[in-house]
Amino acid sequence: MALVRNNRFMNLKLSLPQAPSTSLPCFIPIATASTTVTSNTSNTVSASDLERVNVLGFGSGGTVYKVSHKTTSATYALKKVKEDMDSTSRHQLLREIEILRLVDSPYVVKCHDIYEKPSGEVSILMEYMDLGTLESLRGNVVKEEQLALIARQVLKGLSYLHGLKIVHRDIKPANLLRNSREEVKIADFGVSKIMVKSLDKSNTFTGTCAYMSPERFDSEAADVSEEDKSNVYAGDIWSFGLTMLEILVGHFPLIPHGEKPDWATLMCAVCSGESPKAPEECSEELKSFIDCCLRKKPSERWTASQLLSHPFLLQQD
Ligand SMILES: Nc1ncnc2c1ncn2[C@@H]1O[C@H](COP(=O)(O)OP(=O)(O)OP(=O)(O)O)[C@@H](O)[C@H]1O
Repeated sequence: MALVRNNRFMNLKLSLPQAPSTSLPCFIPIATASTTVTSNTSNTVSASDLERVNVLGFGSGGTVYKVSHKTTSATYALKKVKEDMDSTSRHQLLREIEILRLVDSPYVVKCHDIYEKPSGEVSILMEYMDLGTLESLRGNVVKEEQLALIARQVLKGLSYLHGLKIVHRDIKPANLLRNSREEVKIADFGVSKIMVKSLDKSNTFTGTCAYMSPERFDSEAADVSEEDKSNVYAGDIWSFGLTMLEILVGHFPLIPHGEKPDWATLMCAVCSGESPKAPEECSEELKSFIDCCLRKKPSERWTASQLLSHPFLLQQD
C-alpha cells in the first residue's frame, strides 16, 4: 500500500490511495461513559484531570495541545485526532496506536495514555518536549558536537526500533522532538510499519517524499535489486542522513537554497544526481558519517548500530 505524506514546506502534494475502511481496534477498552483510557504503562492519567494550556501545533491528523495535570501540575502534550478522518488517516492512526503501545525507549517520545470517547474522538497523551521539533534549528549555526549529540540519540532510537522490526518511514526534522535537557526523541509513527515477515517489502512509496531514499522513491528502477527492496531499514538511514545534513547546512540539502522544488527536480536529485555531501569545511569524520548514511545503494548504507560506532560519534563522546 502506498501512503504519502506531504512536506509542509515543500508543497509536494500527491494523491492518497484509499485504505480499507476500519474502526478502532478493540484494545481500546470502553471503561466509562465519558472518556475512556488505555495505556502502555501502569500510570494512567485520567482525561478529566487534564487542563489545556495552549496549542503546540497542527499536524495533518489533528491538533497537539500542551496540557497540565490539575493535581500534580505535570505537563504533557495531548494530540487530539481529527474526528472526521478519512479511511486512510484512520488506518494511519491504528498503526500509530499499535506501535506506541509497543515501544518504550528513552529515545522515542513516550505515550502515556490513549483516550477514546464514545463519540469516537481519540486523543493521545504524550511526553511533553518543550523545545518542539528539530525544524526550529533551521537557520541556526549548529556545531559538530551539537550535531553528534543529536545524531547519537536519533540513532539509538532507530537502532531500538529496527531491533523491534519497526521501520519508521518518515524520519525528518518535523518528526524529531527535543527538550531543554538536550534530549532528542523520535515521534510520529503514523506511516510506520512493523515488519512481520523477513521478506515483507515495505520499501514502497511511503512517508514525506522529500526525505525518501532512492529505492523508496523509485522502487521500479532497473538497478534496484530484490535484496535492496527488502532492506527496508536502510530507507530510515537515508532520511536520517538527509535530516542531519539539513540541520548542519540550515536548509533542505537536495535543492539549491531558496528554490521551490517540483516533483521532477526532486526525483532527479534523489534518484539520478550524486548523493549530497557535507560541506568541504567539515571534519573528515563528519564528511564520512554523512557519506555512510547517504549511499545510493541501500546495501552499502551503514545500519543504525554501525553508525553508532562511527568515528564521528566516537570522537564527540
Ligand atoms: N510530544 C510533543 N511535545 C511538544 N510538542 C509536540 C509534541 N508532539 C507534537 N508537538 C508539536 O505539535 C506539532 C504537530 O504535531 P503532529 O505530530 O500532529 O504533526 P506533524 O508530525 O508536525 O505533522 P504530520 O502529522 O502532518 O506529519 C509538531 O510540529 C510539534 O510542534
